Amino acid sequence: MSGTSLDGVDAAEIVTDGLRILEFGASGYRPYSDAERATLRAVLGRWPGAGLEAAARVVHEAHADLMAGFPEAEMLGFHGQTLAHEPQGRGTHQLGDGAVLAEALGRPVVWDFRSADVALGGEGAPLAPFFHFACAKWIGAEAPLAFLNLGGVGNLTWVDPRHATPEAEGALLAFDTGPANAPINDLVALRLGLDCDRDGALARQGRVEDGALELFLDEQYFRRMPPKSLDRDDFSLMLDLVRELSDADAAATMTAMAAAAVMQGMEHCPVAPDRLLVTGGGRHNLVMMEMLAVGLDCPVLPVEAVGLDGDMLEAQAFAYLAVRVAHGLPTSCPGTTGVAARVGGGQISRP
Ligand SMILES: Nc1ncnc2c1ncn2[C@@H]1O[C@H](COP(=O)(O)OP(=O)(O)OP(=O)(O)O)[C@@H](O)[C@H]1O
Ligand SMILES: CC(=O)N[C@H]1[C@@H]2OC[C@@H](O2)[C@@H](O)[C@@H]1O[C@H](C)C(=O)O
Repeated sequence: MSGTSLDGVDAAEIVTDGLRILEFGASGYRPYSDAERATLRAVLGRWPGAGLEAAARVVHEAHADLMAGFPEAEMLGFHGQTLAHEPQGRGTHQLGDGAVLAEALGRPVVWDFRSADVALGGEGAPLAPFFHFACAKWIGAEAPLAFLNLGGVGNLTWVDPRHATPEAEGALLAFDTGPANAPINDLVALRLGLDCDRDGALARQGRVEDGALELFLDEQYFRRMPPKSLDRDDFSLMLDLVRELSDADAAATMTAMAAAAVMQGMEHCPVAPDRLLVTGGGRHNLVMMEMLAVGLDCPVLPVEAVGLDGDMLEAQAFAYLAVRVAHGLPTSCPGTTGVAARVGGGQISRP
């Protein structure tokens, strides 16, 4: 899995029959070098278009490097690097060719997870919800709960684990909440040359500018009913909204924006969840976590509280989805992507 933050590639092993999680295995991480990241950043949004070969090579090499350390994995799920995501426009495109990786590693690779869903009228994202359903079963949840991924973009999955399958009507509702870490990363990179606002230390020193926050929440996206999804840079207006603010106030305000988007999203839950389990890098941002805890009525906990690994959950999700694809099981449904009927996305390339 190579997410929207462009930090690197995560890999995680899972033992599954495509239904239940039987066992979690080893995991690993391969950061992109600065040069690799610059190559990828330069092609973000460039689809369709020529000149993607060098960037594709970066993706293939980084994944092949990392996966060579997992010789026992029988099959690989390969998400690729999202270059553009416009389900109602030019479609969704993840850079990287599973056939190249299958050849390099001598193992079957499941990839291109999103395009079938988009072709059938769905959002093509988020796709982790079917895995969140399996996680809810794995932790023995008996009442509705919610998972929140705070990556570059945020996404929320409401799960009713009393259903037998994720595709059952009423088992899942999922959507992207709004921007999460990506605009904060962009802000601190632009102004301070930093990767991220580590632990929310900068936001902690600042004051939230309510006017900017209100303008942000006025965005049309927040009036759309879910399922709905976003591209990394759909909210580039955020940098404009905080342009006049000090570094600390801008960070605090952007952090509040990400948290407010989640709180808005939580109002769509069909039944109040008994807890919000948070995964993704943003759970390390203590200010964002505190804002959520103060603003929501249910406990807000990192997924570690239930024995899951918040740094690897998305990589595990695409490993799990790969096995579902291999077994001909669906990977999305009306409640997760808004597609008219359940869809089994993904294609399999064999060496
Ligand atoms: N200690 C920390 N303090 C604050 N933020 C952090 C910390 N650690 C990670 N992050 C944030 O989390 C981001 C990485 O999160 P993650 O790996 O979940 O995103 P991603 O998978 O790339 O994105 P997406 O889920 O949108 O595809 C970093 O870019 C950074 O903004
Ligand atoms: C198009 C795309 O790559 N979307 C990502 C992105 O990052 C978070 C959010 O936006 C989510 O919708 C999705 O990733 C996760 C892994 C998903 O599909 O569940």
